[in-house]
Amino acid sequence: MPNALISVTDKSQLVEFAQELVTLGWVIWASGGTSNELRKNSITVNELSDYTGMGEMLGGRVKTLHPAIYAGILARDIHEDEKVLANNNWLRFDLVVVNLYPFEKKVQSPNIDLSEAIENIDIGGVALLRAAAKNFQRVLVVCDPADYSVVIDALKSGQNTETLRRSLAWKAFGVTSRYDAFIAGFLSSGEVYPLNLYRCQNLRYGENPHQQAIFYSFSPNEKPFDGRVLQGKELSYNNILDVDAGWRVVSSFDEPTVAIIKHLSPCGIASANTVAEAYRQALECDPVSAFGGIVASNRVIDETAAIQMKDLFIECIVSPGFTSEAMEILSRKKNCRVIEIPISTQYSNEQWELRSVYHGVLRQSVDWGDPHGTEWRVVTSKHPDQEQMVALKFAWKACQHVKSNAIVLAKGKSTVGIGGGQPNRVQSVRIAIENAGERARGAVMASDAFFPFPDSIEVAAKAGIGAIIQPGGSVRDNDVIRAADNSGIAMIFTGVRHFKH
Ligand SMILES: NC(=O)c1ncn([C@@H]2O[C@H](COP(=O)(O)O)[C@@H](O)[C@H]2O)c1NC=O
Repeated sequence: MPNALISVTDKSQLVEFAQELVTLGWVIWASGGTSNELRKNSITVNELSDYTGMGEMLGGRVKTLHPAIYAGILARDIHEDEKVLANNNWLRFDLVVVNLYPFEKKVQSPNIDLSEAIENIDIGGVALLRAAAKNFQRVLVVCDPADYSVVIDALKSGQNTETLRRSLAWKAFGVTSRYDAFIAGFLSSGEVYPLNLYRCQNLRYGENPHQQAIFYSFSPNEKPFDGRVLQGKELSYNNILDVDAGWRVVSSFDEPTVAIIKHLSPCGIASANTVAEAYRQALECDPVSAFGGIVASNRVIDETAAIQMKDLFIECIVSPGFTSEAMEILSRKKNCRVIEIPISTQYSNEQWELRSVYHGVLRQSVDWGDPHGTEWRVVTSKHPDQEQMVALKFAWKACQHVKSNAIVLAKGKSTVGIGGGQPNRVQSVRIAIENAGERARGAVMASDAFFPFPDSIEVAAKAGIGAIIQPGGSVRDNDVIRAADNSGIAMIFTGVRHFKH
């Protein structure tokens, strides 16, 4: 009968998995806590310490580190190895199931002391995983409860498990290498940064056809964005960048919001009671640039919204869901990729993002908006009225998603003019105003960083801008405030900058 060795800290799904193994005729051998859990649930299990004749010692630092175990895992299907097992009366293990002490999670809790952190460094489990993964030509190694069902299905089917054994082996090596890199990072206080990347999709090419490209994700077997392409060709390199940008915009708004993105720049953002209305307003901001863009929504796209989208050439539509009526309409847009991406509630300023530069990688926490406790200050003699306040709040958030120097003009909860990516701020103001046309009159204006000179305010005043929101902090703030006062413009300083390079 085949032997399975199980030693797990995360005991979720353990009992069901072990029960299936027993039903399939496997004999189970487990370390102390794992045995107890199985026995408590009436699963027949043998203690590894009874097998080795050595009890666990040093407070669990030595549990499974024994030649009788390692020989049983590492023995090959060759006569010499079988003889060693037979001469010593040692078992042969065909399945090794291990998950490790949760070092990463433990050291994230505040005030963890060094000795507690050290006790959470798994030694035996890592060795078991590496041994079993090394001998993947014979042994199945399972390091993640998410793989239990795949293993059971494979065993039930009686098919050759060669491909599965190999993929479980590289997954196990991925886990142990990340685990060790994380320990190195912790002990070195950040000198080492653990990073495991898993190929999620080969891309046809990069930004341009002569460039090669691959999309990697942070966990194995992940689909792009953890989502589903419901229709259309695979995502391209540029689509992935734009989808990411669109998704970040709509994820930062609570109300139903639509963003239209082109070449990483929003060309329209709007919030409304319905997706259809938000889309209509977002498109109205700059219908020329929207051609060939991507549309992101933070709510399910229904029939009414889909009908509105049917005439525009759109590369991708992204949303947490689509009604079947909407899919029916969008299916006629043959070249449009339709992607479902679950909405996440976990966005926080503590998340990290990485960006590659020549010879290195930059790491920073994500800018998900003003830090908690940010206080805005009206700095002009005129105060924004209620209507302007709504538009200023919206414009300020929208502006954070536009490349610096970023200027957003808004009316209500809709952008009417966007100017971004310019090396001087007054040029972004001019572009936003030109883009808005007559709609600039009575609109509000947001700027991602301070105005270094009063020129932008003078240009805005001429266009009829009624209120401005910006971080403040320039040496010429007084000149800027005076320019606003002279033109009867209300101005808010947020004290927070949102550069986006
Ligand atoms: N020291 C050892 O020999 C050893 N062997 C296995 N472990 C770990 O002990 C845990 C399971 O222990 P238990 O079955 O007692 O709950 C697993 O996370 C496993 O990775 C060990 N613990 C740490 O190194």
